[in-house]
Amino acid sequence: MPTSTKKPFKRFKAKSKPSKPSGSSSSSRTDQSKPTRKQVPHSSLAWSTVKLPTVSNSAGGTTEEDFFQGFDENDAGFMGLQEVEGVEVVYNDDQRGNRLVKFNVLDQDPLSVPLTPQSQAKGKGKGKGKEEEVQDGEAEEELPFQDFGSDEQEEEIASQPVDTRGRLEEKDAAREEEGGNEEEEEEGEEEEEEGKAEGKGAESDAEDDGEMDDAELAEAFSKAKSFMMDQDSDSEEDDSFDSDLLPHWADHDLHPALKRALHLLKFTRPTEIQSRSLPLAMGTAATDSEGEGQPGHRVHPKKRDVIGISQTGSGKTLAYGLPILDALIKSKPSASSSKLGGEEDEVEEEEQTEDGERIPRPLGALIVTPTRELALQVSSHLNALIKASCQNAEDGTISKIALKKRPLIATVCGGMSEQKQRRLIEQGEHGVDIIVATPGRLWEMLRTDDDLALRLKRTRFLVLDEADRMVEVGHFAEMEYILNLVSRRNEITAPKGSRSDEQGEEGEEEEEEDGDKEQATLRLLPFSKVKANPDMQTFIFSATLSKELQVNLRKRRSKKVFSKKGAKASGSTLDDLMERVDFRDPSPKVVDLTPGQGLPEGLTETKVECLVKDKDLYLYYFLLRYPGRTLVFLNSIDGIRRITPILSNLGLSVFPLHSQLQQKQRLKNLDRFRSAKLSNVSGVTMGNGVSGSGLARPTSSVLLATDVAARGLDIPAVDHVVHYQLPRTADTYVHRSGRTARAGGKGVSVALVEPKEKRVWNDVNRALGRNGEINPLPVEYSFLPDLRSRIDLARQIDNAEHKQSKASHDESWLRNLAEEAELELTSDLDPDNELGSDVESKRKGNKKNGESRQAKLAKNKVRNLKERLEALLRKPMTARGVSHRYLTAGSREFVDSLIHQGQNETMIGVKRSTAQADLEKSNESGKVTSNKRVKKTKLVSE
Ligand SMILES: Nc1ncnc2c1ncn2[C@@H]1O[C@H](COP(=O)(O)OP(=O)(O)OP(=O)(O)O)[C@@H](O)[C@H]1O
Repeated sequence: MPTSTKKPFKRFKAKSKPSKPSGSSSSSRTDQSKPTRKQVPHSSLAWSTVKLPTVSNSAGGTTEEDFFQGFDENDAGFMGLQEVEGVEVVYNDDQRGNRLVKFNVLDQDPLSVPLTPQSQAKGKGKGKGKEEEVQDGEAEEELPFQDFGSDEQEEEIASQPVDTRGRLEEKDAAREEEGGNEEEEEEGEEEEEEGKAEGKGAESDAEDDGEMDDAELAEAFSKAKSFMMDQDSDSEEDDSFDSDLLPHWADHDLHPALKRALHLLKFTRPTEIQSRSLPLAMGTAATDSEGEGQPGHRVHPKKRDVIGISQTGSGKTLAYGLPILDALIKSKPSASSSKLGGEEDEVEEEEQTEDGERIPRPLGALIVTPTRELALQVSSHLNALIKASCQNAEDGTISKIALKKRPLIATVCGGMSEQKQRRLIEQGEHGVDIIVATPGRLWEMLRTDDDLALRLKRTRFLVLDEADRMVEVGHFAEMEYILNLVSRRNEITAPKGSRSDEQGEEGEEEEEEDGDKEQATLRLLPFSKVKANPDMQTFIFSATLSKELQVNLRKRRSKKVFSKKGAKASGSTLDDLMERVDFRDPSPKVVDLTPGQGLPEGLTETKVECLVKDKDLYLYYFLLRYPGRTLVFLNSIDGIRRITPILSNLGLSVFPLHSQLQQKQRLKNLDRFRSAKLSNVSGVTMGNGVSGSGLARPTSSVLLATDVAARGLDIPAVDHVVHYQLPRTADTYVHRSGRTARAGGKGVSVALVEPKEKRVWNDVNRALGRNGEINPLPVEYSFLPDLRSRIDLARQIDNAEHKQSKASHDESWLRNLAEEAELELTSDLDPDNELGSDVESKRKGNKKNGESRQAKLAKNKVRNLKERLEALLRKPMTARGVSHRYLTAGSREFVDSLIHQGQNETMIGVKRSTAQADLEKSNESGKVTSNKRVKKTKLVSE
């Protein structure tokens, strides 16, 4: 847990050591043999993104290599690693056992150090060096940190030797790759990369040691000039776009660069939620003057707060994202552009309190999402737009200069290195412009970062994406704190609850709370002097906000005093949370496009009523019958753990996703599911749903997930959603089902309903305002006995494997004990004794390589079971009435469809079709009323 912050505006522990100015351009080496190094802050180093391959060779492969091969470079920010060269990384532990990380660079020749331009300027301009010791997410003694100088850009660039400036360009290029953003990695990975940097340091130092001679200086000047000229012409080009190319967006006064991006991304027309929200959010709604003159104290009375409710997959991210990006791009170039852009007059003056205390620049936008994956996805979505806004339509190149003028986005969420996230939010001269965060990690960082808290307090935009889910996942306390921070009522208190997922024992919690109180008192000082932004716009979006809540929001009940007493800790409702939002708009605009339910139009729903013990069977049937990308929702992690190995033994590509997986693994699995290249081509199959030797690609990809994946995740081309267990609320049913049929596409949702879920099912239907029951899935029952045998074997294999690994674990434990006691095993645990096969091994006392009889038996059992299952999987399954020995004896239609590859790949006797098409047909025919009475509707031989 981080220690308390003792002074405002400062974050890093620092030690004083005499050192040279870090930016001097003419330092020379005094002792060639013994180069000395000095510490620098991590944020002053020029971290660059590690490039990932673009071409996918993985075909849904499962090795680490496959995963990275299959990585889409556009998503590099998703898990992008960072590296820096020429830096020595030193780890130490302090007295309290905290880990300290120091970044040391060569003292003699600062120009060999890959520092950021700002930090070079800082050292050069001020003539003072600073050494900092970065503690893993902790603060001890603190010093002001962001005091970079404002030297002339030309001078700054020219002052660097040619190769150093080259590195600057490399860094630009790296940023270009990332679309202006960098994402998070696991701490372990970061350390690994840092370790790499240490290894490379010596090499790099040796290369870069030379002084700058006159010729190099001249070249650097000339390059700097041409660099700036490029930049100028580039910015002019920035403002041009032929609006005729995008007629459907003509009503929306978006920055030309954004229109260019929309055009490039082929978003030819706004979705309905976008076309309805944009004029309100941007203040261009011609007839809307509702907010004007009211006591909202807004600078822009027409720019409304918006509560947007529309179906899943209807483009809500851009409904709030476009007004934000538009305002930030139009208001000024990104802070990070100021120096290299050569537009000194555009650099914002730093604000100060009356007492001369520095006030950090306000944040552009804070976007809060309930889950980590959603936060990463929103960042990625907005970054894609930003990147496209800098793309040349003709040659596809990205303009570095334009990119520097775009808002910078950072993601702040749990499960990833907090230290790196801190570094990311400090990007640019004044920090990033947009933060996309989950409440838990954001709250954690705010506790120790006053700069961040003050930036956030004056944010220009606040977005709550999937606000209703925040309450469900127990983020109330953190959300309450964040909302209080941006509220104009200055009653800042420390957050009451600690993070729901990191709660310790009761005693520990109390101790923490005391620490919080102390911290809150210290922090009141700067807060009281800085006013929250009276002009902040609030956007709240979801597919499911109750009607009552909307009414309440519209009416804006009399404002409650926001105090500790008033706040309920857990179990508080969304209504409670919303009351804590200090809307600047006296009457926020509600755009509700979900009169009935919030389910997408292209969604076809169906159900299978079955016994709980048959759910695996029907799931397997569905996966084989309808290959494609299927997202299966379960209510418990145990359920996922049970089913994953069974489906995997059956040869399906299956990936789990739940909160107990490491974040890195969650992202990996999501990415594998997302990027699996599926085959629709018929060929030689193993009869198991996965391609055989004749096919390069699997036909199905399955993600088994808890509701961590229910909201917001935009996974392209999900064909089916299966509710293996019904969710507890109708809202979650809507969100889960909405992972398919996105952006106007089609998809199928299947609910497996067991008898005891019947009541929940009826409740869901009622809540969704359905009159009648939805139609059941047509099932070809003659396949079920074969499928059942396969599943039984797959289960047995899983059990046998468990026993096998337990036996070998027990055995190695016993063996280790025996070895420690210097005893010789002569029982059946001694493999040599029992099998008499490896006398040599026994002579050498090398028992580690041997296996006990039990272990061998267990292994044999697994092998036998696997062979049996493989034989079953190879055997084609045929529908009733079809003989696979005498295939040609069937009807002509069947033979024709076989020849023309119109058959299902694994089920002989049924045509290859989609669930959507089959359901539409059965719905039309109206004959099918219950899956118990469904006959072989797809049997071609009949
Ligand atoms: N104007 C547009 N034209 C075409 N596609 C669009 C447009 N706007 C957004 N999209 C695409 O639609 C998909 C769904 O968008 P988004 O994730 O914002 O939906 P959502 O309404 O937030 O869904 P959910 O409620 O599930 O979070 C995305 O892939 C996005 O790129």
